[in-house]
Amino acid sequence: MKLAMIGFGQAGGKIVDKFVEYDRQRNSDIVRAAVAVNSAKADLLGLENIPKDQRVLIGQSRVKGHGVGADNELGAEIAEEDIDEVQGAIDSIPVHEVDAFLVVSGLGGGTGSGGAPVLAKHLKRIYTEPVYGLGILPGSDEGGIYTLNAARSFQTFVREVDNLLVFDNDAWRKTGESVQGGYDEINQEIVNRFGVLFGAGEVKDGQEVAESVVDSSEIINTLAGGGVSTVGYASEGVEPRENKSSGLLSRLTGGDEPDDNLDTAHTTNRITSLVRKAALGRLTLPCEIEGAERALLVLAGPPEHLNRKGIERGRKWIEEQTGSMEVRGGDYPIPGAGKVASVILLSGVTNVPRIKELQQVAIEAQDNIEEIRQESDSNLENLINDDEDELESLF
Ligand SMILES: Nc1nc2c(ncn2[C@@H]2O[C@H](COP(=O)(O)OP(=O)(O)OP(=O)(O)O)[C@@H](O)[C@H]2O)c(=O)[nH]1
Repeated sequence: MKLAMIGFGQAGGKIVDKFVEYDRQRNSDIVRAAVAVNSAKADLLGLENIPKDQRVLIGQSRVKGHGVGADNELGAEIAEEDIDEVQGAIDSIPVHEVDAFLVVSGLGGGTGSGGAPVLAKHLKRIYTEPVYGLGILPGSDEGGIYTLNAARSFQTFVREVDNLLVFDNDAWRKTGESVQGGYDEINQEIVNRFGVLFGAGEVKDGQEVAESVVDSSEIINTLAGGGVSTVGYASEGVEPRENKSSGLLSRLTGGDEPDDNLDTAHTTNRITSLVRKAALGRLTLPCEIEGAERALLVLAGPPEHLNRKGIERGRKWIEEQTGSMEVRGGDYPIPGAGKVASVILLSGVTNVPRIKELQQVAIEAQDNIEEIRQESDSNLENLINDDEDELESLF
């Protein structure tokens, strides 16, 4: 699937930056265009892979390049005021070559939390391509304002996008380690999971790969209908090998020549076990998989380690577990890969404890809204008055 990715705020920018690197390293073709939008100049300067002319600084007249200090109402205001500047960068994207937009943002801060839903709404008004969000929930130790921002931003973002993919920092924090210290690993996890999912069927022109059965329309159909999505992942190292069952035909028939029987059974069992591990292990947003409206199973790896029987069994098992009648499945052959990975996209999930918790926070926050506003105002003052912090110009 070819995406135009827009990272809003610091987390969004860093994650899109990593996606560009992932795409380059694997010679895949997921990121057709990458844009970073921020109100903090330093965050834009810190990016490594997004082209400089695709980094947009907004709100300069209001916050002087210092960020909005977790004030997401201000984040939303400056996004609206400067939407033309963002559109200027998007204008250079060959939109006819992209399957969808992906707006990536941390929901706990100010710039991305407030701005990402504004941008999603704008994109939906202008383009016919689907607009998806990738929202990052804050760790529960980050403080009241972050949780409240996330609660509010989540509600708006999910309404403005065609589907909101969610990653919960809180569930991924390592014991004894603050989320702050663990972002590199967390971001790599995000990019690996969504990279395999969006990469299914996408290879650069001229690269020789057998036809994949997963294509972008299957991802789009799984995400259609809206709501919240989560992604499961599991992988196992394998030895790539040259053998006669590596052709497309034997993959499609399950490679059932007599002397392949043992191998086939082993491959099938590995696939079904990876499907279970992906669904029952840690999801990007932990939730009950029962009740998910739609799902997509992608098995990625060297073609000789994939077979239709395993994928079909895995798909059926997901049908039973979710109770959904709309479970798609397919393979993503990567010749020479050192592992087989199972990725499950669960779309339209409803039984999500973290979201219920956030909704509760939003309700309770109405009672101490003044206190929270003060926390955010003083954050902002500190940032803007910080005159020592002279930054070199961006371009
Ligand atoms: N996974 C991940 N989460 C991050 C990262 N950086 C920040 N976050 C999360 O995203 C939330 C928002 O932080 P930022 O992206 O820094 O905020 P911002 O949108 O730039 O807004 P302001 O800094 O308030 O102007 C935080 O509360 C964290 O939970 C990152 O690199 N990876």
